[in-house]
Amino acid sequence: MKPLPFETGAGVGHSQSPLRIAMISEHASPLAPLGGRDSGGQNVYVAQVARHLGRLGHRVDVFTRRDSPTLPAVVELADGVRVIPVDAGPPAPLAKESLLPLMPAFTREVAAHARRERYDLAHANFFMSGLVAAELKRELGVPFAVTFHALGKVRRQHQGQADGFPDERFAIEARVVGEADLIVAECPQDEVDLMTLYAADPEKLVMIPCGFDPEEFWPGGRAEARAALGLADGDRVVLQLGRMVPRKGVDNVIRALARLPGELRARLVVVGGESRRPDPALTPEIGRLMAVARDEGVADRVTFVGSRGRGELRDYYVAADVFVSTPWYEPFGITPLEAMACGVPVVGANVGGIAHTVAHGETGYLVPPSDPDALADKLALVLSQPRLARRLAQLGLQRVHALFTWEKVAARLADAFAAAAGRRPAQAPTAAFAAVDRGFDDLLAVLSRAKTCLRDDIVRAADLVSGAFARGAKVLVCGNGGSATDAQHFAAELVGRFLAPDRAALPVIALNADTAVLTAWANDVGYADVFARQVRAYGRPGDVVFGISTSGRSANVVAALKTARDCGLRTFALLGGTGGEAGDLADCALIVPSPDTQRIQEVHTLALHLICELVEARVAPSS
Ligand SMILES: O=C(CO)[C@@H](O)[C@H](O)[C@H](O)[C@H](O)COP(=O)(O)O
Ligand SMILES: [Zn+2]
Repeated sequence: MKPLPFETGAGVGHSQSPLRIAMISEHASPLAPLGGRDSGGQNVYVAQVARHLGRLGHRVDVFTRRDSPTLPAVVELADGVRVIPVDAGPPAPLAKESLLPLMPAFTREVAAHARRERYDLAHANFFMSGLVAAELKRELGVPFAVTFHALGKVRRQHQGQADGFPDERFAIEARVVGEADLIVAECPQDEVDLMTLYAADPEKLVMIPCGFDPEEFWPGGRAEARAALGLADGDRVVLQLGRMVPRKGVDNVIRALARLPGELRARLVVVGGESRRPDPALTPEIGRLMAVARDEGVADRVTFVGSRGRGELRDYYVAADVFVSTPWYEPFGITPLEAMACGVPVVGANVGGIAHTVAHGETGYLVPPSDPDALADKLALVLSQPRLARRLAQLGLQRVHALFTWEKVAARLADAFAAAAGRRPAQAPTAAFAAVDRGFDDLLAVLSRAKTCLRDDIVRAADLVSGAFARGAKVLVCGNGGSATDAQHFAAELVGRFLAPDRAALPVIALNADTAVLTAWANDVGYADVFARQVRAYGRPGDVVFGISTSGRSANVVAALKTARDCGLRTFALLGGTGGEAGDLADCALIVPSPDTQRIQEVHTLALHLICELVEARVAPSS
């Protein structure tokens, strides 16, 4: 059967033929729960890159050490993506520092698969997997790419004697750097370290960052999240989330908390550890941090949460006023991206990947690691200025969507892998096709997020509007540019006909449609009050003022909502991004989870149509 056009959307498409990829990640399994000593960003990276390569039409087998006897021989992770647990050592959790002697057994099993599957390329994650891939290349000629995630020489500089890896690691890394066909650096610092400490060939280096998943992390729902987590609405909440090991510098965050001025008392929420309930016996770092909190006199304001599943993390992010991460060093650091994706400003250490992902003074602040005074200064700045915090959050959201989605990361990796595997893109897509595809893909992603988070709000908005009509009241709607046409569109649907052929005319007035009033007031007085003036003229108690703005920051829309409030009218706003000032003013705010004006407008049209449909059904129930 001929596929319908929309069935061909995802896939390798015109740019590449599918690759068969052996992804090797000896200790970091995409199936592991996160937050434990050895499970963090690398697990997320492997899972997301594998899934997104699968979505692009490539076939991926992820090889990871079997750490439980109950795992089946093969686990289907997604379409075209399998996890294959490898028998090497006891089928139980082991510290990653003890895995090197198990690599010959690991290599034998991967090689047996590789003989059958004829992979085009291996993608090694971490130095021990690099060793496995280098052996595969020697034995079977499979080219390989490597993402180190962390470098032994950098770790040794920072951790000294606490570094439990053998010195052998340095020689293995050097061999892997020399024999790899492609070396993926995760941030500019990683690239420099690879060149200066390991003499990596710049021709083989490519800088591709880590990412976040917009279907997993988006802003909004702070009040609900706080209620679910038992955090008070008015509390100042600082969030720390990640693996619980000394190098993450959580003690520094506790010390900074103690240095905040009295009027900015805040609660520090610490998510992470080996168990769901924080247990110093299982996570010694928690015990150490509890003692630091006691010594600093802030034990009552530090909440240790324990580890949480991926699906639970968004609540913690959106509930926070500020996210903080001040490790001693950080090969990449995915959590700051996730925080920004949830519309939360970040204060991070000026090291490694964080120095690249957080734009200082724009999406948050960078501070030296292990400097609680510097951290307290910036936390105080963000906590004391809500407007500044909102602006940082908005720019952070834009930045992560522009640069750091897993979809974009995987597409760049796939191109680099194809080249390393000796494949050139079959036919480079023209810029025009690429732009069209991107538009559709972006909108589909926003729609899928919006479906979950706007459902309730759309029904609430329809209640508000139909309630007004039932009382004999009307709706005054306004917006600028594209949102002005949306306002008129909405009025036309309800004044005129929508789905029901025969129903009463419904009173909706688009305030941006009266050119004479607009131009006179803008010309004589100012543009900021063109809608507020009309709200005063037409608004009667019981009416609804409905503002449409993709940013939530248009002064005239904000003024209309304020005036409505002052006059005792109800308010409703259709917004995007972080919701801006309009989001705080409206009785009911519908915020499209995207920072992109055009995608927000496209979802606004759908929301308006759905509201019309629900309102009309109430006005003229079908018989
Ligand atoms: O349609 C578009 C952009 O797609 C523009 O006309 C856009 O609506 C205008 O720039 C508006 O002035 C933006 O205002 P707002 O959505 O931030 O309230
Ligand atoms: Zn537009």
